[in-house]
Amino acid sequence: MHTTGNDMVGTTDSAELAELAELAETAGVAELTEVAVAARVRSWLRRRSWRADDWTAAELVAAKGARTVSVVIPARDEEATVGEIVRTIRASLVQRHALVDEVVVVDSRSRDATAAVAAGAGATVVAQDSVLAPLPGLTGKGEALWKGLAATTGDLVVFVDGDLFDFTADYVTGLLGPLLTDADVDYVKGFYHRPLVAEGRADADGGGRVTELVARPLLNMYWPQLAGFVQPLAGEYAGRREVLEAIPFVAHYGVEVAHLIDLLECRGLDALAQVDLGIRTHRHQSTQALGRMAGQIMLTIMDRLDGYGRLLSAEPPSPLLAQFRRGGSGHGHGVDRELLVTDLTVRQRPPLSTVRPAAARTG
Ligand SMILES: O=c1ccn([C@@H]2O[C@H](COP(=O)(O)OP(=O)(O)O)[C@@H](O)[C@H]2O)c(=O)[nH]1
Ligand SMILES: O=C(O)[C@@H](COP(=O)(O)O)O[C@H]1O[C@H](CO)[C@@H](O)[C@H](O)[C@H]1O
Repeated sequence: MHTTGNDMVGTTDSAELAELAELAETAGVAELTEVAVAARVRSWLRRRSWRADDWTAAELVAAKGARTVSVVIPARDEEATVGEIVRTIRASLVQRHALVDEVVVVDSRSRDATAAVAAGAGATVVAQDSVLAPLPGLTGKGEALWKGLAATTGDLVVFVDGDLFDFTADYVTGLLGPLLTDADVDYVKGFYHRPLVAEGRADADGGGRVTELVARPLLNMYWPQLAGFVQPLAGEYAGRREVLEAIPFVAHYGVEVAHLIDLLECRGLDALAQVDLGIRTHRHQSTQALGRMAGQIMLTIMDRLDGYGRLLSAEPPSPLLAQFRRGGSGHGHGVDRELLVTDLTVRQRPPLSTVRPAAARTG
């Protein structure tokens, strides 16, 4: 039975109920709701958090049975890292353990040798714009993920970014563990320590800048039931195909935050889980690029607030983001900076199941 995201009773354990009962004696409604959410989150953490080493690949092969598994890697200009990721998955989870049935790299309009490197490592490579080609192509990571979902057939789908350093096969076994052993779990997010490595210097927990400055505060404000996710924007996650094909995919960087909100609303908190994958290092983008990512995530969150009837706003937010860059010449606006204006308009793909009936699913 799936509780709705806003069903405060839902699935609760005895500790949570005891805490609520004690508080109900003394607190006002506001405090009760606040503590109920906190108790709900703590209860969820106890029941829906695992570690990657809770399962071995051999155990998961046994649990897998007749089910099939696809790994989708979105990759735009990832020639430096995508090959090692593919080789690691194939060696450990295709050849040594028959856990993964297909590894698909979605070449997301790369300008480098990403496609050749991925194919050379043994991946199936699909060009983002070649999948469901009659549809006009969209730009962004979420588009690559949606096209990867369309181009694969696995009952379970694992998404792994293509820009990871020090990737291990445990990322995949950890994400699959809850899905292969608990029928109530539909979607699993990875979490990890996220160092920020720049100019040879590493800040042990400096990564996940948009997570810490934008996504976490806003999710806590508007969907506090999701507060237990350690890494809500993690790029490594997995889900059941029938669930993934029933939700929209925001075409750009809003895809991860929209998944969490939409799944909370339609499947309930207990259908979601997270797994400790240890540490994650990846190629970092510039602060200005993350500013655009942050804008896309904020617009996505506002779109969901509006869509779920929680934002009464006569004037929708502007999608235009103005940023300032050192350099350029002849600015003509009196400030010694080059003015950059980016249109962050939220575009999204509908649930795949509404575009193509499951029966027509192609490999
Ligand atoms: O239009 C895009 C943008 C990103 N990506 C891929 O999505 C993953 C995460 O994107 P990125 O590294 O840009 O995000 P970050 O990790 O810096 O937040 C990487 O494998 C990118 O190559 C993609 O396939 N298409
Ligand atoms: O978590 C974050 O703040 C951003 C940026 O991370 P860094 O500050 O470069 O470590 O990275 C994530 O966000 C993107 C948007 O959701 C995801 O698509 C990426 O996979 C993820 O790395």
